[in-house]
Amino acid sequence: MFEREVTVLRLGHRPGRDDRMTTHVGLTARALGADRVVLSTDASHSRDTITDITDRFGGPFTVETTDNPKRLVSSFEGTIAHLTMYGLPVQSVEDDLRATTDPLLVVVGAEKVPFDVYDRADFNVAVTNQPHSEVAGLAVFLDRLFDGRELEQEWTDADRRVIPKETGKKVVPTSDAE
Ligand SMILES: C[S@@+](CC[C@H](N)C(=O)[O-])C[C@H]1O[C@@H](n2cnc3c(N)ncnc32)[C@H](O)[C@@H]1O
Repeated sequence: MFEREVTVLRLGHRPGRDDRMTTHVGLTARALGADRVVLSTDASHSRDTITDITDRFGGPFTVETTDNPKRLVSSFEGTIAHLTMYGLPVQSVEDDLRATTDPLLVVVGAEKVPFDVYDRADFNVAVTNQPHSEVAGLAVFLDRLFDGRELEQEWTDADRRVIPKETGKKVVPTSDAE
């Protein structure tokens, strides 16, 4: 979306229990400026929902699945930021994170994250050192990374568009939106 490619990896997925969270990780990645989300192969329900939202509300955004997320982490050519409550405060590393334009992989967990990921990550980043949610952590992280510019992004290939209103809801086909 912006000058560097940003991929979000949802590491781990417990079918049933994690369906909504995994879907919301993908929707948050899309809405807040990432280019791509990679989910576990068994998160097909989340993949389908995120793809459907992208088809209706626009992109560019890609949803992929993998049966080997560890390989994606170990072979990734670029910078890796792993979101964890045990990391360094986002406000202390955001300038360093923005210092290069190489591809960025943002890793968020579901259950316990293997220590290899902490080791491989170039940045272990905390959005406060308090336990909360991967969705909240990802949202604040992306907003800091893009410094708010993601709020102004343009969407392509949407078949509908929301017209902002003070009250009520207005959604129009994109051909009528301009
Ligand atoms: C709900 S937590 C569960 C973590 C798991 N219990 C563990 O021990 O690793 C799931 C994910 O949310 C994210 N997360 C939770 N709190 C965070 C924080 N304060 N800062 C950054 N990310 C956070 C992390 O990516 C974490 O892997």
